[in-house]
Amino acid sequence: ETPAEKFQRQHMDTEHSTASSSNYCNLMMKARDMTSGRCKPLNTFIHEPKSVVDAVCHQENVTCKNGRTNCYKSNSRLSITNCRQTGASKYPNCQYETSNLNKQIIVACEGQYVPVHFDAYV
Ligand SMILES: Nc1ncnc2c1ncn2[C@@H]1O[C@H](C(=O)NS(=O)(=O)C[C@H]2[C@@H](O)[C@H](n3ccc(=O)[nH]c3=O)O[C@@H]2CO)[C@@H](O)[C@H]1O
Repeated sequence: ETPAEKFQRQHMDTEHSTASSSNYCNLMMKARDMTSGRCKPLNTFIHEPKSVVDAVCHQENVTCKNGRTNCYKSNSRLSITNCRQTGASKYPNCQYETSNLNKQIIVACEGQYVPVHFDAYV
């Protein structure tokens, strides 16, 4: 898969406007293949149309956490769900806390100016 496809698999959920239940992350982290080999500790899903998320690549240019300069912060707050692995979670039974938030997001963009990495929310 390309970096853009990987971003969509890991971070885009246009099917729901928010996390449907407290079990959302337990189901979605597995469904989107982030619990094989290890439990991915932290992952954010964005509940916005692809066009809205792609547009972020043309918004405020900011420095990424790793110092690269190809990150962009959304002008507006977006509907996101943060999945954080719980303390009790042990591979292969990955368990997550589900949090619905409305936050500006910061993504890294490349190529045809599409998101390839989720940097943070603010
Ligand atoms: N500037 C760039 N430009 C282009 N590419 C860049 C750039 N930077 C990295 N990549 C690439 O991205 C890939 C990748 O997986 N990076 S990752 O840091 O591990 C992703 C984080 C994120 O998935 C998740 N997280 C984190 C916080 C949060 O709120 N929400 C949330 O979901 O946790 C992960 C670990 O933090 C890797 O191939 C790297 O080379």
